[in-house]
Amino acid sequence: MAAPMLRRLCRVPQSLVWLRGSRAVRPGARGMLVAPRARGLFKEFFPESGTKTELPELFDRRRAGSSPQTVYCGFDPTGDSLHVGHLLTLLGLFHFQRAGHNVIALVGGSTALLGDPSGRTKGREALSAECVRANAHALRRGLEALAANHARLFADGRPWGSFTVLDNAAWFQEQHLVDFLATVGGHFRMGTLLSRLSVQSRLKSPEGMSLAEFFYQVLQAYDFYYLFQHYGCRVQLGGSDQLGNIMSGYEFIHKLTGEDVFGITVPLITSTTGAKLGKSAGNAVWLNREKTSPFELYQFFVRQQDDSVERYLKLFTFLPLPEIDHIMQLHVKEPEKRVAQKRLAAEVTKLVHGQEGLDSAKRCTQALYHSSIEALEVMSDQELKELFKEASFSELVLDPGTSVIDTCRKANAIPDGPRGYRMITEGGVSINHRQVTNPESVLVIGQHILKNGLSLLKIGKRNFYIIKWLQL
Ligand SMILES: Nc1ncnc2c1ncn2[C@@H]1O[C@H](COP(=O)(O)OP(=O)(O)OP(=O)(O)O)[C@@H](O)[C@H]1O
Ligand SMILES: N[C@@H](Cc1ccc(O)cc1)C(=O)O
Repeated sequence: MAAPMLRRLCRVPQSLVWLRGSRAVRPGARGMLVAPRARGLFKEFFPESGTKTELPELFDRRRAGSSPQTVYCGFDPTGDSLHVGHLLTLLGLFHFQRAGHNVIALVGGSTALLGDPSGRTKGREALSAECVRANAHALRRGLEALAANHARLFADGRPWGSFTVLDNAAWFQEQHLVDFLATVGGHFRMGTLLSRLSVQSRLKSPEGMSLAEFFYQVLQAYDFYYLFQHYGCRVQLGGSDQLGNIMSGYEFIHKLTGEDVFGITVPLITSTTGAKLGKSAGNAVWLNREKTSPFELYQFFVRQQDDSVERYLKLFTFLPLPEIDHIMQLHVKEPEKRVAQKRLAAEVTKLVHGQEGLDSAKRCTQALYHSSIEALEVMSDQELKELFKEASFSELVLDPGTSVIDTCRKANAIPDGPRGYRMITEGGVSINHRQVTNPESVLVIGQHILKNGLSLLKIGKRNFYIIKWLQL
C-alpha cells in the first residue's frame, strides 16, 4: 500500500456520481427489478427499507431526470477459471446491462490474497502473489469472452449499457497501509464487524480466523466505496453468501457520504447434495474450455432433474417467461425427450462457448451417445481429446498395408501375442464405432480412417485410443 488516495474520503458530489450515466436507457428498463425477480434471480435486497421505493426508483426510467445506474459484482481470482456458480451472478449483471445500465465485473486481484471467509468453515490455502496475478488474468479473459458472446449472440437490438472489467489491485496496490488504517479503519466499528455471520461462525471454529480474513470485509466495503466514488456505482450484486460484506460496504458509504447504496443477492446454486457449487466444495463446473469442455458443460445441463429444469431455464437463460412456459408444456408431455434440459443446455453452452462451442457439444453428443460416424468425421483433434478425456493419443505414420492388428499394436492398445489377436477375433475391438473382427484387414481410408485423418479405436467397453495418421 503506498499512496494516500484515502484523503479523498468525502461526500461524493452528485455530478460525479452520475458522470458515467450519460447514455439513454430504453424505456423497458422500468421493469428492471421486476423481471429478474420474477425469474427467481434476485433473492434478497439490502437494505430492506429501500426495497419498496428507493431501489425501484433508481431503476425506473420513467422518472424525470433519471439516468442509467452502475452495478458491480466481484470475483476473486482464487482459481484460474470462472464456474457455473459465478455464471449466475454474471447473468444478474447481464440483465442490468440489457436494461441499459452499466455494469462492472470486478476481479479481486488484491482481495484474493486475503481470502473471503464468507460461507467457509476453514481458511483458504494461501496463494502466492504470482499465482493470483495469473488467475486474475485468466478470469479477466473469461469475463471478457462471456461479455463478448453475450453481446454478439444475445443482442436484442436495443441499446445496452456498458460492461467493464476492473481489478481492485489497481487501487489497493496504491494504498499505504498506515494511511488506510487511519482513514478507512477509523470508520468501522469492531462490534459490527464481529457480528457478521461469516466472522461468528469462523471464530467459533477450532481453527479460528486470521486477521487477514477478518479484514476482508473492510477491503470489499472499500471497493464498493471506490466504485461509488469513481463510477457512481450504487448497487452491488453477489451470491447470498456475500450479504455481510455488502452490508459493510453500505454502512461505510452511508457513514462517509450520507448517500444510500444497495445490495442484491442471487440464490446460491447447489449440487444435488445441497453443497454450494464452486471451487471450495470441489464440485465446480468450469467455464474455461480446458477444464470443462463445451460437451461436458452441455451434458451437465442436459442431466438436470425434471424438478429443477424450469427454475434453471429462468435463472440461466434470457428466454422470455412465456417461451419457458411453452417449453415446459412440451416437456411435461414427453419428459423422456428432455426437451427442456436440451434447450437449457444449448442456451448456456452458446453463452459460454459461442455457437462454435455449442456445435462442438452437439457433435460430441452425437459421436458418443449415438455412435455417429458423420459426427466423428468432422471432429477436430481437440474435440476428440476433450470427448475421450481418458483416451491415449498417438500420432502414427500410415505404411502401405497397415492392418487392424498393426494399428492396435502400434497404439499399444492390445497385449502382444495370441491374447491380443484373440481380443480382435472375439469382437472386443472397434474402429470408428464399427466392430473389427479380422486382425489382418488392411485399413481403408474413409472407413477405418476418417476424413479428418483420425481413427477412434475402442478396446472393450471403455478404453479409447485416438490415432492421428500422419502423411496420409
Ligand atoms: N454456487 C454459486 N451460486 C451462486 N453464486 C455463486 C456461487 N459460487 C460463487 N458465487 C458468487 O460468485 C461471486 C464470486 O465468487 P468467488 O469467485 O469469490 O467464489 P466463492 O464465493 O469464493 O466460491 P468458491 O471459492 O467456493 O468457488 C460471489 O458473489 C459468489 O457469491
Ligand atoms: N468476496 C467475493 C468476491 C468479491 C471481491 C471484491 C469485491 O469488491 C466484491 C466481491 C467472494 O469471495 O465471493
